[in-house]
Amino acid sequence: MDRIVIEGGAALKGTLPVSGAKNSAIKLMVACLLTEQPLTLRNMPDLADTRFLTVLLQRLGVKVTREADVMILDGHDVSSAFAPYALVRKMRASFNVLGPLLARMGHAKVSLPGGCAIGARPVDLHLQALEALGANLEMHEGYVYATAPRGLKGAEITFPFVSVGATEHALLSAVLARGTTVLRNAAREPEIGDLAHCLNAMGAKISGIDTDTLIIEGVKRLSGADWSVIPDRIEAGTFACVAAMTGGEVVVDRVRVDTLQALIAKLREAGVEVEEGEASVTIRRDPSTRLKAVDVTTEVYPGFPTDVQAQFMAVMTLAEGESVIRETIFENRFMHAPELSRLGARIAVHGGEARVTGVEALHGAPVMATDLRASVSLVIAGLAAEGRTEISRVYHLDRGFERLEEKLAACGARIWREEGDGDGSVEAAAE
Ligand SMILES: CC(=O)N[C@H]1[C@@H](OP(=O)(O)OP(=O)(O)OC[C@H]2O[C@@H](n3ccc(=O)[nH]c3=O)[C@H](O)[C@@H]2O)O[C@H](CO)[C@@H](O)[C@@H]1O
Ligand SMILES: C=C(OP(=O)(O)O)C(=O)O
Repeated sequence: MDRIVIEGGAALKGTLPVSGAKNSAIKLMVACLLTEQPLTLRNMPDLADTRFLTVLLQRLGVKVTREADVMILDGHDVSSAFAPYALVRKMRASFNVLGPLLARMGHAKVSLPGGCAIGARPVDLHLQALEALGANLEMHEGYVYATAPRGLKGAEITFPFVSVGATEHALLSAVLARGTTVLRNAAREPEIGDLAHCLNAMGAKISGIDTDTLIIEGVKRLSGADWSVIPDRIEAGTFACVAAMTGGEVVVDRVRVDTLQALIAKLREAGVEVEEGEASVTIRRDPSTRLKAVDVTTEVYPGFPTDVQAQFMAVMTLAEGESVIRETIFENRFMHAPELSRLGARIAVHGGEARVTGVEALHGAPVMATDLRASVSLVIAGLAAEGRTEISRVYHLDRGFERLEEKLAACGARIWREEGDGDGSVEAAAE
């Protein structure tokens, strides 16, 4: 298994280019099941997750070609409605094939999903939404068996709380339903807006985009489209945290600045200089000064993202004072805390609250990645730690960060990958 090795202590200088958003790309890929025409996706990140989903979609009969950052998905010959455990357990978004397969084929058998182990992560809201749209659902041995012999029909759905995945799944399912669907208390994450705009480019009729009420007038069929994935706000936020932590001057480039506001406000509060450009943010910090501790509470968009909580915690380990970090989205998303402590961080976790008492220095150590964003928080801490940090289980990192070591090394970070034994191919890991 590969590991990442870091010799910490270098202040960064240069430009960090941001790739297309993982959490948008993998939902957009699923949209290809809704049309017999090719869907062209540009600015596609090349990640373990996009590769896993490619394997699953190919298994369903989609032809997928990729050249550089352009992916073409041709769902003309989709013939299977079976999404097996081996492929769905690897990533959460693959569960979203259920609704589109039902809409297209009238039936589907899809394994319950996996994804980062950051909480129980049930799919009850997804299933309730599908039932409201007229699906018959049964569960056996870890699989959802779904039928909708007469197709799906529009419905009024009010989510009891905000769920990104359930909103997207309902959206993907409702576009081809008969009649109008209204989704209330819908999530407003930018990736949902990206999906909705792409579906509209394919001929869907969705209004209320970027609000908490989505109105979907079902259409009979969708066509192909040519769509460019929005920039990854989580990768951008991660890079901003890297620069805040190491000091120096870094331009985080090819971003949507409006999607980064909650993090930018917190970085400024901590004493980081953030200059907003049209499609970039410049992060500056004199490495000889200390950051100030600030408190953070994760919230649904436009609040502070849970997917940047681990990275921000890493930054706070060296800040002056005590920072209280509250995680409100997932019940078990502090697994990075004990690993950060191996580097000398002082963190006390009680339930959904972590108290970080800033220390003057971190010291390199062997650590283990436990989930995607936790793994990059260890990279951030390692870049600022004195000495050598070795991070194992970096397959978590590869789910969501494209060429991370390469991008950081180009700005002066001393970071590299050491390849381990074994066949790490996507196909092998999926078996
Ligand atoms: C692939 C993808 O886009 N993943 C993102 C997505 O995850 P995901 O779509 O899984 O996150 P949700 O917004 O659905 O989850 C929010 C909360 O609702 C709970 N819940 C969710 C669905 C359900 O049917 N029942 C239920 O109880 C979850 O356990 C969690 O506690 O949004 C999260 C919140 O921004 C991000 O951290 C993930 O990176
Ligand atoms: C938690 C994440 O992904 P997933 O929902 O696929 O586990 C993430 O992207 O941080």
